[in-house]
Amino acid sequence: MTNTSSSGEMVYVKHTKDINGFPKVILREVRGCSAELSRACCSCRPNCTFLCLEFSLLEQVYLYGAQVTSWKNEHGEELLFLSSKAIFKPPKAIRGGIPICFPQFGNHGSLEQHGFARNRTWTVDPDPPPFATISHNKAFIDLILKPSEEDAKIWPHRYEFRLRITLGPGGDLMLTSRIRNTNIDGKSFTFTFAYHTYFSVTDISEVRVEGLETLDYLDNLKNRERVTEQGDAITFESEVDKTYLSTPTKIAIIDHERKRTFVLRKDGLPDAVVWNPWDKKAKAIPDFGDDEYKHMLCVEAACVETPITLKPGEEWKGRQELSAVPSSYCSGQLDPQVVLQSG
Ligand SMILES: O=P(O)(O)OC[C@H]1O[C@@H](O)[C@H](O)[C@@H](O)[C@@H]1O
Repeated sequence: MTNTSSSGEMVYVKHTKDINGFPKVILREVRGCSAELSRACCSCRPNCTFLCLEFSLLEQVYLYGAQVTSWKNEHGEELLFLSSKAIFKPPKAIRGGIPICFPQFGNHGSLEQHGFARNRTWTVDPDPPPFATISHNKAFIDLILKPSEEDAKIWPHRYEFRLRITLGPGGDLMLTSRIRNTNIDGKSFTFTFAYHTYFSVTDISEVRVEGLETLDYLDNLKNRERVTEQGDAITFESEVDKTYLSTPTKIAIIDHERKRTFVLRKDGLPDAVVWNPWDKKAKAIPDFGDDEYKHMLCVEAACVETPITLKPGEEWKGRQELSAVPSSYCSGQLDPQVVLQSG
């Protein structure tokens, strides 16, 4: 892929294909940061109604799961975990990157685990309503998901889910979701939600999360028992699956070995799920390598404990912003508390 068009202009948004022929969109910024989204390949699955429904609309773009699968910094270093066993086509969601959990997080309801948005075909939104965003961002894409007739059978509501994915000039990755109830039968609907971010870490046993200490959480490994976090450091030495409640708007994930700190900023998403399957569960997940748990940590900006209810015409907004800063935590130059407390 080239960074410039034939006229020498910077190309910020490029539609292309990966080595397996799966179409994807690359957002590129001037400093060389990039974010990739995968979309299901339309041409290789002729019998797939899911894809063929709109196959004749040749100029449409079909995005699988609206899923960011790669986020790189200016040195070309990958910041998100993507499993070597990830499957890029329906009905599986892609294992890694940032799956979108909607309209149900986890198995808290009657729908499939984590809802269906992560394994549906999204389209590029040609005419999104205005976003209150910083105008100098050029590397962004707007996607939209609306219910199909099949979806309406399992979740009988009409909605418009608009997602803007932006790569900021400094390399920050921003996702803004706007979900509107478009029911015409006067009915409200209720949903839970998460940005299921898989961070790439060098060695999970050298990772620390800051911002969640002393908070209450639901322990998903113990039937969602409510527990208060003890101690002053959240570190990892076994399987973890916790939904922290009423969390601050900033959380830091410190990769000591890499000397990198991820800062997750969020808005409209009070909860934060922390998940690592560890060795035993890793072996039981088909699209996940046996040892890959060592190199990932999910910290998920979410709204789980108190579901969101929208009346017809109402819209909800949930935003996540990720940045990766060189962490000089070990040398004391940059205390993550300073990162957390700064604007
Ligand atoms: O395998 P899935 O459906 O992608 O889910 C992975 C994990 O996602 C986490 O968000 C959940 O808290 C875990 O309970 C779950 O195991």
